[in-house]
Amino acid sequence: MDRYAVIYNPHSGQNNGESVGQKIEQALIKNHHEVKLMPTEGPQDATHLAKKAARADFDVVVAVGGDGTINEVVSGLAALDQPPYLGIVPAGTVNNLARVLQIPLDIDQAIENLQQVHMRPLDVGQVNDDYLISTMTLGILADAALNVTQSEKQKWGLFAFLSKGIHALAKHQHYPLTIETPNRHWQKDTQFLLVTLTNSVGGFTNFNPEAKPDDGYFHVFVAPKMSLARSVMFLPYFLTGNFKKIPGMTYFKANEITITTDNQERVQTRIDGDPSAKSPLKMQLLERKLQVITPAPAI
Ligand SMILES: Nc1ncnc2c1ncn2[C@@H]1O[C@H](COP(=O)(O)OP(=O)(O)OP(=O)(O)O)[C@@H](O)[C@H]1O
Repeated sequence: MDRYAVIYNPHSGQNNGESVGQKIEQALIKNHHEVKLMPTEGPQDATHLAKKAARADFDVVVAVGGDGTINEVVSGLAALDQPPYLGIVPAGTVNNLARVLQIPLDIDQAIENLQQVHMRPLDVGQVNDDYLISTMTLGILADAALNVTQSEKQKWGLFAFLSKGIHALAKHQHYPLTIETPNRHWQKDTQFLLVTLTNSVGGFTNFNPEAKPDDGYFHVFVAPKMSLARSVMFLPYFLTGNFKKIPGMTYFKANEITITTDNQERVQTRIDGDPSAKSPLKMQLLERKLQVITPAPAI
């Protein structure tokens, strides 16, 4: 028998976290597992609940929600010496990380997946005092995402981000940055910077096929300054995963990065969908990876 702590966000996705939590509880009890349901009461609560579950020696901590909820659960586990296994039941809007890890988006199948034995290592990044599991954006992509309300996201999904993104591009804002890795140094005036740990951003999969969720690198794109017309012209590259082909785009990978906003200009950043740390951003990959329950690869 395994002991599962199930942390669910009642307000992620279509507000069905509670019914999904109950479904998980029934299925696990039926198979003679011990289950504790832990609903969140607000933002950041999932981090405290995950720490509490680890202290109580649960074998598996399940995050029920989207990348925001998974991020908060991981934030409670990442610093532990012997963290419990991470389970994911996708109940968010976009479910970017679940897609990357090929966790079924169907709830019943995702619950089945929780009860099998295949584990996969998952990189966790640290940005100042925050943790990162999926994507960090800075500049107009972060501004655009900040202007998407939860109800617009529920109604329009990815298209809500696209339309706000085009609005943000039209403002033609740009940000002077200094970017440093142990080996290199860049001075860039950019419209946006994007850091990803996986091959998918906002549900656009195959975005960067080279990036794997356990390869030990941040994959960094620094966009050139572009007119709105050029940005719209290159939108298909973004959507089809050919981001690197956009003329003037800088791409590199590193496991340690410092990003400083020149002139102390206020720049929005978002980490896994939530507003976050301010300049300078000191980023590093944690040495210890988490183990996440995923379907076994097809032979
Ligand atoms: N009880 C709660 N009430 C209100 N907000 C909450 C609560 N619990 C968590 N949150 C916040 O809700 C935010 C969104 O959650 P989450 O990312 O899981 O769903 P989503 O945005 O619908 O999905 P996705 O990230 O897949 O698009 C989280 O960042 C979290 O801080």
